Parts: sequence; structure tokens; C-alpha cells
Amino acid sequence: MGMDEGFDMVPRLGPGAGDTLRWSLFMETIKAQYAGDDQVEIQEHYIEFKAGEHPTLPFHGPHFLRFSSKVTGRIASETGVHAYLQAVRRLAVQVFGTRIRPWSEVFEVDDFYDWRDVHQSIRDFQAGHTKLTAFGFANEHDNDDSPYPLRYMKDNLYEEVDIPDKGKGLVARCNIKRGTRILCEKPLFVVRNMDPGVLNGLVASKLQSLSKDQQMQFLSLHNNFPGKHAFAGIVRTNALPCGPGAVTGGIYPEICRINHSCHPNCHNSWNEAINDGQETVHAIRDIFAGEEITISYDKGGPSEIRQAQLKAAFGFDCKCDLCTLPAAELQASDERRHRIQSLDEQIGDPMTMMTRPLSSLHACRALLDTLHQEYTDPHTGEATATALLPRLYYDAMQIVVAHGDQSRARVFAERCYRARIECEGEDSPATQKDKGLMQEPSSHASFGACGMKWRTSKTTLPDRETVGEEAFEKWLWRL
Ligand SMILES: C[S@@+](CC[C@H](N)C(=O)[O-])C[C@H]1O[C@@H](n2cnc3c(N)ncnc32)[C@H](O)[C@@H]1O
Repeated sequence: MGMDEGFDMVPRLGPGAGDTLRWSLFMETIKAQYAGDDQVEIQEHYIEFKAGEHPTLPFHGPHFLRFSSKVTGRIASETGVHAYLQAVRRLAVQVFGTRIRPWSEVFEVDDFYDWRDVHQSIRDFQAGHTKLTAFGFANEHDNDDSPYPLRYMKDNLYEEVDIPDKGKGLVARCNIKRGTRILCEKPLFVVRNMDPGVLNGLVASKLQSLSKDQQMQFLSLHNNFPGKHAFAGIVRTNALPCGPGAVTGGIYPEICRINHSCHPNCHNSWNEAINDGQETVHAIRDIFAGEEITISYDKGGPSEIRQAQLKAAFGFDCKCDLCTLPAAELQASDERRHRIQSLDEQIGDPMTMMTRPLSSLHACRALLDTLHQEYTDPHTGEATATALLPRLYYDAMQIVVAHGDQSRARVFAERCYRARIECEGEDSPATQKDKGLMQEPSSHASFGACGMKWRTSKTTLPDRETVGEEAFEKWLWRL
């Protein structure tokens, strides 16, 4: 049998320029170190150590999860694999620090990744794939006796770890399917935005009514504004608004550990319907084990604008995967985000909606295409959900319903409802409202408000199966 030993990379590497550069530096160091060693062979897509169980290092960093081998038994000792594991680990620690997580069956130190994910990633990079594929997802049961990921099913889907350049953060312990509710948390307390001195006193009195554990949870949160008013600094660093445009913000022991990304893989929202109000976090794309869980703290926009907003409101320079992309890719993203902003303004113009609704509707369609181009999964290249999608479908629904078109309004309301479920869950009041509109579009307050020139009944829509997808979309968007 033999005992395994090795190290895992947690969080796994992302597509940003920093991770790409560090990984290529590490791989070049490995190549130089083992240049004359005939047990170390450079293959097309990876470096192979022909010792023990032949551990490998892929050239494509995001595929790297684990470097390991059996370290007991005849083959291990004859090939000297233990010395390779130690030397490679030392070099990795020099480049990646605490991100390198050593583990050992000999010393009963647990590994991080499920072996099936490790084997899947090895199959992928050996075949030369640059996209990642997931072995399986949490909560997804197949006919196998041991559903993935068995040992995590009872636990949280995430773990708190140190994240380079961002302090602490949460990473996925297993692959998480898009739409999964990862967290649902009650605030320790809620507060309004106010002068730091007054806020400090108010928080001090709120802390007195909390348990010792809760006080410690609050005090352990990050403070990006150290100084005279420490409590107010913690609130400013961590408070999340209790709903869109809310004047109150909540403080949470776990959700407040989630770092910001300008291209987040999760969406957070306040759900009034759960036990007097709780904050939820949903995966808006498939998340791979070892990936950092992220939400957005701001309103988005091109990099210059959003980075300035983050600095002014929260006092940090954003180091997310989008902001650290190579310059040419960041510029392409900025162009799409400028377009998103200008289409959004066009759609929000009430005069255009009243007098030229077709133009507003076509702007919605153009926005949808741009969102699909901008919000793609960095690992698979597929379009992902974004909190902008339910809003877009809601806007499209409002445009058509205001002109009496119930059939299209029904389709847009349904799309809005489905997109909202992914971001907020079925039990969110906003999702339930969308569901009501999907069933009865004429119940919308603006029904017919701009006239009835597009009048249809809610049942007069073409059969998608009969006319085909393309014709249905043309009908829907009035193309
Ligand atoms: C709500 S806290 C998140 C958890 C925090 N990292 C911790 O250690 O507890 C927000 C703080 O995390 C850091 N942070 C979050 N997102 C970041 C990002 N994208 N880039 C750099 N720092 C970030 C900043 O210091 C920010 O003030």
C-alpha cells in the first residue's frame, strides 16, 4: 500500500498576471535546478519526476493542485522520491509562501483536495487542455456508492485561509455548482452610516449586548482604517448594505471574510424573508475546489473608475483576477465595460422608452451580448451569470409591458426569475415578485403606461419547439 506525502496549492492559481508570472518563475527554477538530472523529464505539457509515483508539474498553473507520491516502500526509497518532494516543496514555498500546504499520511496531516479532482486535473493537463473540467460537484449525487465529495458533505463548502495580498479569505473546499447557496448568515448587528465618532460609541453599546464569542468575532474582523475609532473602522471595512440602496449595513462573522472581485464568482444579497433578514451568498458560476470565493463590493464599471471607488470607500487597491490581468486583456475588458455603461444609460432613459421602445429593447439585446462576452468563466470560457442579468431582463420586461405586450413580458419575466434564482435563491422576495409577474405580466404597475401599440395577450407567443430557437429569439427581441 504505502503512505502518501506531498503538498497542495491553496488557493489554486488563477488567470491573473501575478499568478501566471509566479508559476512560470517557479517552473523555470525547477527546470534550471534539474537540468542535468535524467530522472526529471520535460514533457510537452508538464515536467515529470521519474521517481516514486512520478509526480508532475503542469506548465499551465491553474491545473496544478498537488505534487505528491507514495514515500514508503521499495520503489520510493530506490528512486529517492522523498528528496524530490522536499526540494520541490522548498522551492514552491519560496515563491508561493503559505499557499503551499504540506500534508503527510505518515504524520497524519490532511490534504486539501479530493483525489478525484487531482486525477481529473492531471488527465486534463496531460492531454494538453488549458480549460479546467470538474470531476463532480457538491450536492450532485450519481450512482456511485461514494458521491462527490464524500468527506465534505457534512461540512462547510468553504474554508478560511490566508490569501496573497488580501489578508484572509474563503476558498471552496470542493467543486460548487452554479446557483448553490454557499452561505446564509444573520448579522451580528446592523448600523446606519454616520460620523465615525458617533458610530464608534453606538457600536460599543451594541457590542455589550453580544455574547463573548460574538464580541471576539467582531473584534477579529479586518480593520482597514486603524486609528482613533477602531470599531467604526471595522464597520467601514466590513459592513454590507441590507438590500439595494439600504441605509443600514450588517456585520457578519463569516461573510465579512469574503474578499472583493471585479469579476466575482458569487453574489451576496439581503433576504428579508429568512428569519427577520439574513445575508445570502450564491455561486453565480461553477466554482472549482481551491478557488477563492469572491463577491463584488462596488457598482462595477471600467477599471479606472471602480478601482478609484474601492480605494475611496474601502481604502484598498484591488488585486482581483480582473484588475491583475495583462494590460491588453484588461483594456479589452474596459472597452466592454464602457459599452455596458453606455447601453445601461440608454436603457434607463424614460423618453426613449416611451417614444422609441424598439431602440430601448434592442439596447437590452446588445447589453445581453456584451454581458455574455464580459462575464465569462476564466477557466472554461463559458458565459456566466451576473447580478446584471436579472436587472437586464427586468428592464426588457418593463419596456414591453409598458406598451401592452404581455406575451413578451411573460418570457422576459421568466428569464428574470431564473437569473434571479441563481443570484438570490427561490425564497428571495425579489424572486417571488418576478414569479408573480411571470404568471401575470399585466399586474406590473407600468402595464400599458405608454400606450397599447404592442398589445398582445399573455398566451399569444410562438411555440419555441415549432419555430426553432433563432426565430423565437427574433420574435422576442423584435429583430
Ligand atoms: C470585508 S474584508 C475581507 C476579509 C479580509 N481580507 C480579512 O482579512 O478579514 C475587506 C478587506 O479585505 C481586503 N480585500 C478584499 N478584497 C480585496 C481585493 N480584491 N484586493 C485587495 N484587498 C482586498 C482589503 O483589505 C479590504 O479592506
